Amino acid sequence: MRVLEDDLFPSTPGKVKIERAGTMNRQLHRCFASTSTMFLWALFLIAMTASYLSFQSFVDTSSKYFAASWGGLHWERQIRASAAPRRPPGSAAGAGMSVLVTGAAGFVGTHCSLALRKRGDGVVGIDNFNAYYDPSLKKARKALLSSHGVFVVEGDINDGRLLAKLFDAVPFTHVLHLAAQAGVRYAMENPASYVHSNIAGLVTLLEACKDADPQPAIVWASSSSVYGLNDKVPFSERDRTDQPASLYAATKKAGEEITHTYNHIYGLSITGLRFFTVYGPWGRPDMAYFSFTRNILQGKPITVYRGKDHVDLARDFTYIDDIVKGCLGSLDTAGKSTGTGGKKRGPAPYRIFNLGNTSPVTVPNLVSILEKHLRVKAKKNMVEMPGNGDVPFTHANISLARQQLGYKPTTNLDVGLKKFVKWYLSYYGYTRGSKNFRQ
Ligand SMILES: O=C(O)[C@H]1O[C@H](OP(=O)(O)OP(=O)(O)OC[C@H]2O[C@@H](n3ccc(=O)[nH]c3=O)[C@H](O)[C@@H]2O)[C@H](O)[C@@H](O)[C@H]1O
Repeated sequence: MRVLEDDLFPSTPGKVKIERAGTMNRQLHRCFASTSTMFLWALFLIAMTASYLSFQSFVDTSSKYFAASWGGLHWERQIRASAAPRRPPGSAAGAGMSVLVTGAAGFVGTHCSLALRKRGDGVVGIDNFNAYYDPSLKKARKALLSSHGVFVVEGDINDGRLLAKLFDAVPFTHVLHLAAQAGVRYAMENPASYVHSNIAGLVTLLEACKDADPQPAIVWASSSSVYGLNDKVPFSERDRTDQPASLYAATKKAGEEITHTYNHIYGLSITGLRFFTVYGPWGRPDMAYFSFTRNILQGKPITVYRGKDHVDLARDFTYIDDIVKGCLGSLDTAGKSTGTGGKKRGPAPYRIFNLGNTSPVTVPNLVSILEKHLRVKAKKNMVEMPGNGDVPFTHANISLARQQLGYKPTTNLDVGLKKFVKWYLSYYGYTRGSKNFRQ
């Protein structure tokens, strides 16, 4: 720029008038020449950037394609083999189902997949193995499933292409949708994960189900948390559910509304199950009974929340085997979806059931039972319940599930926690008297 200015306004005043016109012409010519050079350079740079970007997107797409853990003939063979029912011909229970279980490497997903497989149904699992809690526990559950012939695809329910591929490979009769972002209090830390899994993921799954031919019947996990601030006990399916206390609860409530629209528009058969604080072997480490056990064994303090005026919090803790019976009962009684290729052919069932235990236990009582089975005294910090989405108590009315599913919980908290503690000690390699934990 300095060179150009110096040339246009030369520093020798006497020459200015005489040489001005010629100099101007020359300078303008040079100026245009350099502008067009700059223009060409700019074009060249734009072309380079464009080709770099398209190369990048090619690399991204192809690396995604090549890195995908699904697809291919071998993969499809595994899917079909896992999905094939193996009930003996002429079995009273019929030909058997082909069930796609989402969240199969999760706590409830693993137990349900095993129970389905054991009675001869075909099961394919899908799980994204996210790191909300220790993924090695999820991998261990996957290994357990694999040893029973259940194949689990590593993938996300937000991946519509993967879901379409699964429905192309297998005419699933049922979907047991358990994949979700769980946990009531974590919603304040990571709200987006609840929207991603419980809203966006649910819609992607429903889209795949509605497009599938045949359309499967869907049984999915809602939550007792939808009762929110409702204080009429026991909670009945007819009670109001429009006062959620946490974002988790709000996304589960939204799921009930979203599934209703898919039932209404596309004729998908829907059953929503409101689980009440499910616990047991292979459970979720983020839940109180599990983290209390870990801390008690490690000699660390536990924080026990208390309600207003020092009232103890209570939960209708429900043992996993009872929940599994409720899930299988729901699959067995689910009416068929009526649509094909995204078109409704007639009304389909829309059901919601409470799956609880009907006998709430206070959190301090839960701790006493754990102390008894662990034979270790807990170091308790009693603190007032923070305003983080918790509700003071839950209590299920299960008449509807009893009537329509034959649901009848049989395991009380004492027996259930005894089984959990036995599993915990063996899974984490703890021998009484020793301080060697794997955790
Ligand atoms: O039924 C459900 O729909 C939900 O059940 C479960 O939620 P919750 O009933 O809240 O279970 P959980 O966290 O074990 O806390 C149990 C009790 O311990 C208290 N609690 C908890 C932690 C702590 O450090 N201290 C404490 O006192 C706490 O205040 C509470 O009173 C599932 O996690 C959830 O995903 C969903 O499925």
